[in-house]
Amino acid sequence: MSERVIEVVAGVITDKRGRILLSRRTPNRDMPGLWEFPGGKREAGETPEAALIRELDEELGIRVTVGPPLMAVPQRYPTKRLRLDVRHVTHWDGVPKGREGQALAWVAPEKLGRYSMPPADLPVVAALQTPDRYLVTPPPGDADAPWLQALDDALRRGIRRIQLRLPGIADARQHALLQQAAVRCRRRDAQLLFNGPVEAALAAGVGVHLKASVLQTLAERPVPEGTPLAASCHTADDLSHAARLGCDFVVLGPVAETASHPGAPGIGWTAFAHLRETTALPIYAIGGMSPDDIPEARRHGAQGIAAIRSLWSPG
Ligand SMILES: Nc1nc2c([nH]c(=O)n2[C@@H]2O[C@H](COP(=O)(O)OP(=O)(O)OP(=O)(O)O)[C@@H](O)[C@H]2O)c(=O)[nH]1
Ligand SMILES: [Mg+2]
Repeated sequence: MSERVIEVVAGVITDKRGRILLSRRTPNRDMPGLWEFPGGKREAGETPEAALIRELDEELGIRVTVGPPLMAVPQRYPTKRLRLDVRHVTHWDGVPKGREGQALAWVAPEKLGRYSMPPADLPVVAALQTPDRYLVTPPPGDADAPWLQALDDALRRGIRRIQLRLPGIADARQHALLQQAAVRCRRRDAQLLFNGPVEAALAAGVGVHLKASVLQTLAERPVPEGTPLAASCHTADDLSHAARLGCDFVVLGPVAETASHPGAPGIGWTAFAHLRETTALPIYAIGGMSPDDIPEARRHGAQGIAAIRSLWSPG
């Protein structure tokens, strides 16, 4: 675990039409033929910003203004460890050219999946395409109406990815809430994943969220391609199992202590990042998280945060 980490900085260079510049790795380097975000290794004593300015001048012949951080992905490859620090770039002088003989492509964000990219880039693509928060529902109290109202409020606030989790609720009531939540999410173009029986999720036309204990019992993807699939993970073994099943994303934690599991300490960001580097899956950090934690989550390779309380009834 302790060999040197190679610090790499790369740019999500976005033009006025919202297209992103990808560069194709040439045959004489590692991972030849894969498409990547232009950039390269930081030199000793260089800041990430200075390294990105230098690399984009060398590789593309443009002089950029480095924008805000998108995320940093710790990643372990068979022969090395790296941390891919990705910055937004929307301002530059000059016209990008493949100065090292590499092919370039301007790609609409929703089409990035058509390009084969290194494992470290997959969480970055997910962060560009999908929400930075994943709401996990609390179970309703005695009546459904206030719960449905709170769900509508969350959707109105912009929540677009939701795990329907209803522990301790009888099957018939769960089923009714699933139908009603599905209608509401569809209306707002939000993705809903049911933490419950797969058949019920498929019948309602929503995705499936697997508990870690269920994840470990499955030998193959329990839903067709195209049906969203996610899982709760706690260990590197959970993460590799989720990747084998073809999960679209996972939740990993608890990062900090949470009100739903008082007394259970979180694993902390350092352990989170160590687990992160073993997989290319998009990951939401869970456990005591609120939207204020998103920048820190992103610095440790998470795509964002998953939470019950802070996303259900903020403030
Ligand atoms: N530039 C860049 N490198 C990436 C990305 N994803 C990713 O895994 N890497 C890895 O990060 C490492 C450094 O990238 P690089 O080959 O561009 O380094 P460099 O420009 O300094 O070139 P050089 O070392 O050949 O002189 C490589 O192992 C590369 O495979 C990405 O999106 N952009
Ligand atoms: Mg490079």
